[in-house]
Amino acid sequence: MSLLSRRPPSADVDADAVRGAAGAVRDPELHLDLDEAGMLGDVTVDHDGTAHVTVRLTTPTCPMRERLVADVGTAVDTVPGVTGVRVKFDAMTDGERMSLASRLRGGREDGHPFGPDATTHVYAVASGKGGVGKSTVTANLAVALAQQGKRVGVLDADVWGWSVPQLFGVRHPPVALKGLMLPLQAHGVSLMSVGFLVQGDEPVVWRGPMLHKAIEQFLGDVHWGDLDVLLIDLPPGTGDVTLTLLELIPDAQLLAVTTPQPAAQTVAARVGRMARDARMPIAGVIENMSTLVCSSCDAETPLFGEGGGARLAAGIGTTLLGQVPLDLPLRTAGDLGLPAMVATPDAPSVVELRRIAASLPVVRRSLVGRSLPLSVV
Ligand SMILES: Nc1ncnc2c1ncn2[C@@H]1O[C@H](COP(=O)(O)OP(=O)(O)OP(=O)(O)O)[C@@H](O)[C@H]1O
Repeated sequence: MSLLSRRPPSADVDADAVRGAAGAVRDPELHLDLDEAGMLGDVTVDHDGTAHVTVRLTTPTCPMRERLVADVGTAVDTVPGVTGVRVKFDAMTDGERMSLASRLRGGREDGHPFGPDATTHVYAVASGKGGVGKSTVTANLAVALAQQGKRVGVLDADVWGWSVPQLFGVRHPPVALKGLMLPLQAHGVSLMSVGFLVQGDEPVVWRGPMLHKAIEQFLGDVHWGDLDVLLIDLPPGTGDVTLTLLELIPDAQLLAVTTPQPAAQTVAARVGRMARDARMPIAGVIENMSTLVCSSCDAETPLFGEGGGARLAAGIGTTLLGQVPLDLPLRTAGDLGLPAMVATPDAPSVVELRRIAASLPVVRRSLVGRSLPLSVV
C-alpha cells in the first residue's frame, strides 16, 4: 500500500530519519510507539526517494492495518526528500509476541492494574431497572471525557445484555497476545465487552465463580494501558457482577443512573444502599430521560414524572450530577452505532452529558469502618 507525495525526487534521503519518523508512530491499540513495541521492521529508501517501511504486526489479521498505513505514510512523508511511502506488513514471531505481552503486563502476572495505588479513576455505572439508559450514558460520558483529552476505557460488564459493541459500532474480536487481550478502539476510547468475544447473538450463561473469573480477566488480562478513567457498565440491579467488582476494585465509585419515575428510582435506591453498606464511594446520580424535548418546538414534557433523580440522590446521601433530557438524536445515534457525542454534539441530551463529564467528581473510599491492613507477628 502506498501514499505518494507530489514532491520532486531527491537522492538525499536520510534512511535513519525515515526510521525515526516511522518508529515514532503510535500503535493505537498498544499505546506504544512502533519502535518501542518492536513493530518496526526493515526501512529502505529507493534512489527516487520512495521509502519502504515494514510494520511487524502482532497478528496478521490486525484490525489497525489501514490506520497504520495512513499514520506511517503521513509521518514518513514529512522527511525531507521522500517522494512516496510504501508500507508493507509482516507478522511478529511467537517469541516476540510472548516478550511483548510480558512487557505490556509490566511484570504483573496476575491481579489487575486498578488497585489502591492506581491513578485511574474507576466509575461503576449502575441502575436499578434495565432500559433507563445506563449504557447510553456510559458510552457518551466516555467519548466526552476522551474529547476532553483524557485516556478513557469502557468495560462492558453487562455480561448478559451487552450493548457497548452496538453503541460504538465495533464488532470484531480483539487481538489476543499470549493471554493478553488488546481493547478495541473507537472514538478515542478503549473498549472491552463480552459482545466482542461471542459469536452472533449466542447467550452467555455465566454465573458464580465463572462470572467472577470472567470479570477478573476483563480487568487483569486486558491491556488497558495507563487510563485516566475507566467506566464500567454494570448489569442492572444488585447482582453477582456488582459484588465481584466491589471485591476486585474496592475503590470503584458508583455512578447511579435512574429515570425520574418513582418505580426506577426506588429500585435504583437499592443499588445505592448496597453500595453505601459496602462503603463503596458514591460519585453521584445522573437522572436520564428527565424531560421529553420536542424536536420541532423545543417544548419539554416530563414524560416519566419529575424529581426521581433528586430523591435518589438525597436518599443515598449523594449529589444529583445532572438531568439528561429524552431526545431523538441520542436514541438514533445509539441505533446507528455512532455515539451522539460525535454524531449530534449540539443535541440537548449531549450538551448535558458533556457538562456532567466535565465535572465528574472524584470520591474517595471512607476509612470509617474499613479494616486496616494490620497483621500480628
Ligand atoms: N436520554 C435519552 N433520550 C433518548 N433515548 C434514550 C435516552 N437514553 C437512553 N435512550 C434509549 O433508550 C434505550 C435504552 O437505553 P440503554 O440501552 O442505554 O439502557 P440501559 O439502562 O443500559 O439498558 P440495559 O440495562 O437493559 O442494558 C436505547 O434505545 C437508548 O437509545
